[in-house]
Amino acid sequence: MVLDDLGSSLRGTLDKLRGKSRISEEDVDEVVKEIQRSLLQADVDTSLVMELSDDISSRALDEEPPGGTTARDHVLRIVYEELVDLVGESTELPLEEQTILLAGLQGSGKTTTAAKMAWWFSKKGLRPAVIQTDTFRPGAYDQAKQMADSAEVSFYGDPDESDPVAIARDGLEATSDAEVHIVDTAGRHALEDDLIDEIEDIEDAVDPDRRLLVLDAAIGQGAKEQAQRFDDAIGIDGVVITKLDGTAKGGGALTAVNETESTIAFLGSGETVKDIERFEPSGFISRLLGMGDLKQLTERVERAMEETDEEEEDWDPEDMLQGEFTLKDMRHQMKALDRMGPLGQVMDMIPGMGGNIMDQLPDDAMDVTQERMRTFETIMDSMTEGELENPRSIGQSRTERIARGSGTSEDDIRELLQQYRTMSQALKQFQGMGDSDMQRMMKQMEGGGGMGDMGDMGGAGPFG
Ligand SMILES: Nc1nc2c(ncn2[C@@H]2O[C@H](COP(=O)(O)OP(=O)(O)OP(=O)(O)O)[C@@H](O)[C@H]2O)c(=O)[nH]1
Repeated sequence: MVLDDLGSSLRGTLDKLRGKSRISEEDVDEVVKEIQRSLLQADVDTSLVMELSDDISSRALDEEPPGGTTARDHVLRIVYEELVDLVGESTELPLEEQTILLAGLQGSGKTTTAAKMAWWFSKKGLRPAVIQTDTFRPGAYDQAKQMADSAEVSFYGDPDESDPVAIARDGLEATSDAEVHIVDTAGRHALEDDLIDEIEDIEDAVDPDRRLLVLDAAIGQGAKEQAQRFDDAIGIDGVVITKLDGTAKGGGALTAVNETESTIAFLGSGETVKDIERFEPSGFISRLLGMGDLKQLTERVERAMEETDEEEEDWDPEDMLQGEFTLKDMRHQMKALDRMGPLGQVMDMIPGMGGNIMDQLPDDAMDVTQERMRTFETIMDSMTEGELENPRSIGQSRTERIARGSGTSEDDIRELLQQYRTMSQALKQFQGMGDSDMQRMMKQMEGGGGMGDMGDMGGAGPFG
């Protein structure tokens, strides 16, 4: 993830300010050096880094901390505000009928992004279509079609037509019942005139409402030139930064956005159609600094719950809250969690869970947990309805049978039952909570995600 170690290194430095009420020039220097190091390592443009660190230094020393604020929170707030300012606003993207044109170099992730965006719009309740005009790269048509299929959205392409402008025109007509048209274009290895000519022609024919530039996060400083050229040719309204899962850099892309006075529309962080999120500056920076991003998390949870509910119509959450918690409920919860995406990413979004807790875990710890969940699901598939509803009925002989049937070990079954008992007990406490306890807990959670409770950033949040 971009600027990955900024959060952890900064937390270390800021922790040294704990307990101080006044802040010295040396303190500020140390914080600013940490920020410079992380930003430069992540490929952020040097002059931008200097400008940012000057701003942070002078604000930290000149501004009077509001009453009751510790030195640490004062500095953290300034760092947060300056970083939010650096990444800028999110590209405006109303949820309405529109045509979006994607541009970018070869391999930057345009085709993948087209399908991801279509999926994203479909989840917002709009009918999207992907139009593939890449006649340059063999295989682009099949790839685009396959991805559009997995996003379950309309698709138009014509492998027998060699003129991208004709495909774009025909595509818009053929998918006229769609509300959002996403036009994917061909890339080239480098910025070449014929690429620019082609994109200008397509732009003319399509007359898009939005023109988005797709940039690979690993691009580094080259991003600036690309952004400039495409902006001159067709006018760029926003940028999609892809492959954030594969690099700790990404600063080049951030800089390009800043310097061309563009904005970021989406972030891509994986190869499936679901690995996309709308860029939100405050959430993005809070996550980076380890403050969690409850908004993103809530969205993902809601979506996962909706999808799982569609699949298991007989499952009623009311039953779970009213009465006995069964293995069926647990299976439902796990499926929902599984759909939210890589656990590591989900954890990053929970205040107190991202940052230092994640830092202490070995890299693959989260994958193992996900693997465990899959094993648990396989085991539960081998259980009878009666066993799922009444796990206490599972004694030694049933354990042996289930292990055989699911190809797992008896220890796996015992571990699952232990997990079930733990969850069941936790839920009992939850059920015993009065409304005011619940409100208090929600307040605490909100505080961890916002600026109001920055003292907890080090991991003492409700989950920490
Ligand atoms: N890990 C990761 N891989 C990605 C992401 N986005 C795209 N990719 C991969 O990057 C490669 C190139 O992506 P494409 O979508 O084909 O790129 P393109 O810009 O359409 O390429 P051209 O059509 O040749 O111009 C593919 O292997 C994708 O699976 C991402 O966010 N994360």
